[in-house]
Amino acid sequence: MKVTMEVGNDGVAVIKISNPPVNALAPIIIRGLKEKYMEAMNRDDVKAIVVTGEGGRFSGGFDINVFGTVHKSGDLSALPSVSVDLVVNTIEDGKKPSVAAIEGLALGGGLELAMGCHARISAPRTQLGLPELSLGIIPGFGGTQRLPRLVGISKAVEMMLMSKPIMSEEGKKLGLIDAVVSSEELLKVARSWALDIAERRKPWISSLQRTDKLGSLSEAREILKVARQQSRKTAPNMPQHQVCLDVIEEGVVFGGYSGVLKEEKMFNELVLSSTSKGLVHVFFAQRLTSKVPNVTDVGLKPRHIKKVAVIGGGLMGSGIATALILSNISVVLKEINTDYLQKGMKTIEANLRSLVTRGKMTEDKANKAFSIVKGVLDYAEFKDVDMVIEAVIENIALKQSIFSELEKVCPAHCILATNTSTIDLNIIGDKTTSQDRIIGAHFFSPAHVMPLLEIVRTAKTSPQVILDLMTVGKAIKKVPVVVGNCTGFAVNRTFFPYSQGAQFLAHLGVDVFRIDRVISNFGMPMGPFQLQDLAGYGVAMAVGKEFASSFADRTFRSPLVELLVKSGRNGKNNGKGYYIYEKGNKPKPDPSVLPIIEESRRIAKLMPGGKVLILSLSPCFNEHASSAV
Ligand SMILES: C[C@H](O)CC(=O)SCCNC(=O)CCNC(=O)[C@H](O)C(C)(C)COP(=O)(O)OP(=O)(O)OC[C@H]1O[C@@H](n2cnc3c(N)ncnc32)[C@H](O)[C@@H]1OP(=O)(O)O
Repeated sequence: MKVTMEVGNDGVAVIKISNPPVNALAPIIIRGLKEKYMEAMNRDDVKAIVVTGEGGRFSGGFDINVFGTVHKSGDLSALPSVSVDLVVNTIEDGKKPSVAAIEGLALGGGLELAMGCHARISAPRTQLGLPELSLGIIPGFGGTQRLPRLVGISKAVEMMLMSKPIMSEEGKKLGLIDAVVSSEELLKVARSWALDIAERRKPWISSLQRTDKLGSLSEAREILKVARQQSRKTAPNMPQHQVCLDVIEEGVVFGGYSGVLKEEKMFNELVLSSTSKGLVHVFFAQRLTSKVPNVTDVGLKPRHIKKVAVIGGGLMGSGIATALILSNISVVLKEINTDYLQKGMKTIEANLRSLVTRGKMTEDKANKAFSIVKGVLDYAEFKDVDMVIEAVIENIALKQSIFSELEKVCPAHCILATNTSTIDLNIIGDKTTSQDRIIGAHFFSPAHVMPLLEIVRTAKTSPQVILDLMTVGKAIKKVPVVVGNCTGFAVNRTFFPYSQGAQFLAHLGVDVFRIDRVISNFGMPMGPFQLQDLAGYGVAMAVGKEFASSFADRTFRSPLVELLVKSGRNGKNNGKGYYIYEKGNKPKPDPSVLPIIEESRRIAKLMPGGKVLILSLSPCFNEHASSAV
């Protein structure tokens, strides 16, 4: 971890950040930058400065570990003073010009440091972005002020609110980058650019002083108003979104420097928020998932998975097949009859078509993807598959017989995976002798969209098989999380008690729609009853049965779902559940479901003395805020 400086015969000081792997701006790096800058400013042989990063990466931003320290101690003094002291006073207002030579990535504080320079030269395909909102904070080194001044308010708002980076080629078009040059030429061009500024052959521009891209005050306010409305809908529980827009507005109205000061104040408040604590935890937790002891640290190399068979062309099977072919992995989709097979193939086609319609993929790519999936009715194609993913209904006997057939028809190296959401893998593989290659590949619906892939290992699953599935998971752009084997694994083992809690409350007399409202106001995308409508009652019944048999003393056997099914309801599937589903309309609570719930309460006999339980909520639950439903 160090910052170095080399002064060339041309009078350019090259200051280099070195903190592998992403050159994060740790406090020691920030101190190093300040020291080297002061030295460069004071040396007579230095005319101009180039700041760059070691190892082909400019910087991944401020060191996120420091937020962890602040979260633990609640003490903001661990945050170095950067925004005004280093970026404004030392770099931007310094008496010698600075040019950022950017390669690989400049994210968060990294891009903010570069925007404090007087020009930015980039290598091709370099990621540029301010992803701070995804950590529950806002940019804190002046990014909320300089980005709108360089690319315009509209684009800056989009980049910050979506936390989505752009490439340097787009950055050049937008004005964020002054030139894109090859990696080999990067330092040479940056040096001569810096000298050109020092000798006034090129303009000496301080981004914070610019106003030419801000538009009129009324235009700016209109853009911010629309963004506020959208954020209220898309990120209702993320305070950093509204704060970011307020801080941008401060700078537009009162000038960039006022904006920088407000940004610093609000940044310090947000760092301590529970949202930031949660999201910083998510950042590190996600990275930890790719480190599995005795799997990823024992020198194993992932094997190449070229061809995968998916058994079952229902919603899950066709979604999984879609996810695989989108990443160029050939798929054999097996069904039991022509009707089901056609349905499965049609669903895959529709999944692809919807990506094309939404502009996420070209027609050409969709056609190419569809050409590598083959529908089959027997096992002939299984002789050279590298992996099978079984995605049939949750029926133990059926799964057991499929796995014992697979053992006979697949090659010996083939991974035997199941998409079961709940059933113990040892039971599924009980009728085989292939326990070392049996593994859970639990996708979440819609499987080609949802990022989580729960990988379930038993005591006998081989590390190679786990590594291979993790690698496939990453290749198909999922977040693979390896968990242990038990009924429900990690996700449903956590989720089931949550939905049981909701059922329990409903049977104590609490209104189901009130429960959904409170939960969605708390921050979930929807409440547990609406979610049950969405998932379908078949899943709820199958999962309920598994839990009841594995954890009999901890399971509340709610009669409600069976009563709903008997009354002809099947949730969103047939448009009738707890809610009414009509095309083009938001789901509406269905009052005619209430007598069914009453009957269920009578059967369950949970209400003390047969009386409805009155619950009042702690003030942190705002049950009256407008909800998604
Ligand atoms: C004041 C400022 O406005 C505030 C800020 O700057 S906050 C920081 C803003 N920056 C970010 O959010 C970027 C976060 N990082 C990333 O998105 C990705 O790590 C990346 C795109 C830089 C690289 O991705 P990738 O190559 O897949 O590697 P990835 O595994 O994620 O990261 C490599 C290592 O660098 C670490 N790392 C990445 N960015 C880091 C950061 N900003 N601080 C500390 N560590 C960081 C990761 O934790 C990981 O460590 P590990 O090997 O010990 O697990």
